[in-house]
Amino acid sequence: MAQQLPAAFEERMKSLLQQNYDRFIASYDHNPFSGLRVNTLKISVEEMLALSPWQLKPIPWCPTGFYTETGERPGRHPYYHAGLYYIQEPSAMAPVELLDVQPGEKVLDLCAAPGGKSTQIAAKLKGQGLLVSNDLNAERTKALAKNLELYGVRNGVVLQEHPDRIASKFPAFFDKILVDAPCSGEGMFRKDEDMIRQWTAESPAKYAAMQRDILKSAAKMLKPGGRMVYSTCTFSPEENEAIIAGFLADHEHFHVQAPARSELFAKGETGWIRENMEETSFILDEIWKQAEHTARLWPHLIEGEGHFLAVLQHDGTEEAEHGHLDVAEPSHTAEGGRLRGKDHARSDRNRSGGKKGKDSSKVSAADQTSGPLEAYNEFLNSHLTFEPDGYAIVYGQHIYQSPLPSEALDGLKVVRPGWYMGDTKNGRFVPAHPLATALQPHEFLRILELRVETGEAVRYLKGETLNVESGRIRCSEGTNIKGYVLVCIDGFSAGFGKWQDGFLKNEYPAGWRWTSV
Ligand SMILES: C[S@@+](CC[C@H](N)C(=O)[O-])C[C@H]1O[C@@H](n2cnc3c(N)ncnc32)[C@H](O)[C@@H]1O
Repeated sequence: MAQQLPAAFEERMKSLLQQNYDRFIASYDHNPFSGLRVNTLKISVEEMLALSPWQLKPIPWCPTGFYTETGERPGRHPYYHAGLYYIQEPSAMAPVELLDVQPGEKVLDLCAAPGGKSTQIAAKLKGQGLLVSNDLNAERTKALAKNLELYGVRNGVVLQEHPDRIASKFPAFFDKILVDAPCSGEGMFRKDEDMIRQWTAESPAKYAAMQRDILKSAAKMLKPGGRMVYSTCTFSPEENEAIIAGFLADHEHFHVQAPARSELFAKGETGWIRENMEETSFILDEIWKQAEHTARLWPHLIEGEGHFLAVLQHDGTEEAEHGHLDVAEPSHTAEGGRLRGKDHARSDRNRSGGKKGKDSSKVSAADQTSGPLEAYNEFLNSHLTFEPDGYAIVYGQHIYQSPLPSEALDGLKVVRPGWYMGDTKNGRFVPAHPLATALQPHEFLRILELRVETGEAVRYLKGETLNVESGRIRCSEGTNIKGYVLVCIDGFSAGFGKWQDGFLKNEYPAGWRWTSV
């Protein structure tokens, strides 16, 4: 590698790895590994393998993950714009696999931006239940929201909050929580030289203080019997096994569960901490034994950049107040459907605090209750083949379909309260891009197919107006051919267009467009 590793880092790694240090340091001569994870919300693994222009080699710890060859650029392909996969460092795919997310669960991803692991959780939820993705950094939550939208996530809420403030709203609420903590990033040195420049000998201690606080807040939000996974992309034991041992010492109802398929990972390193970190001397042997059941992905032992992870299982016995919020299940739609949404928009008028209250004030009370949702419902009825789940929420002129009732988010900084459906403009409803990306082709009444091989898909992604004969617009019987069309690339939704008289007006948003590099 071109950049020199910090001498203090090398010294620390020598004392941690001892006889394995030479193999570890030799791994820096290898190119970083890259991978993609198939978005099973849109395409099955088998279909992706058949469609892929690249050689895809399976990643052992993630059934939807595949290595890509150095020099290949799956991010520069129309399939990326159709949300068929997420580009992700292979070892970063391990933590969510061990979280064991099941469809219908309530899951929190507490440090989520830019969304690699959130999109993986969303795929496991299969559109059912709730995903709350949070990050403290405002800029990074924009990327997080965009990635969830590109991926076609319908049941996600994006927050930009301090973990403790979320804990005060959601005590003992979530079935599963991921804490992919901010860290000194030592596992990123091979891939990103900026991480080397930012690292100092004080970094591990600085991040360890943050990690302790974040994990403590996370524990308050887990249901008894629930599971948390703590992960980092760094090697320093202060940020890894020492955090877990300290957490176990303070939280008697948790234990570390050895990872499924533990043969794929190395065990946690506790000896170095016990020799070098005097402040941990109060921790009992029994806890250190548990901390060995954490897992390490070392770059000299696996094909990946490196990760640490711990599966923290709650034993289920703690007396705790259960979360009582009503998460939308498919049955809610059957019961209340769109009318229910109307009721919630009405209650939004009285909101205070957070983005929602501020934006809501721009819309008059009359607009909030009748106009926007009438136009919205009218659009859904005339364009969609199904009723979306959840609660309709009006934020200013934006309309979302949320897995949570609006009052559940009162007082929090909300970046996205749910699936962004569109805007109301002068009494009309204008669908938003994320509505399109999350639809399956059979869920919209007017479809246009574009193919990658003809070059038309890229022209659409560049924002060009296309000549399209009427015969190419597929619409169900009785549907007017003129109007909003769901544009699909090789069979997968990518955005909207508006068809009229042989032309497709391009609705692909400017900020998402294909740019030539
Ligand atoms: C390792 S990154 C997360 C990567 C992400 N999980 C993914 O897979 O794409 C850690 C994140 O934690 C965020 N962060 C830092 N301090 C935080 C805090 N106190 N609460 C929540 N998030 C925080 C950072 O902004 C950063 O985006």
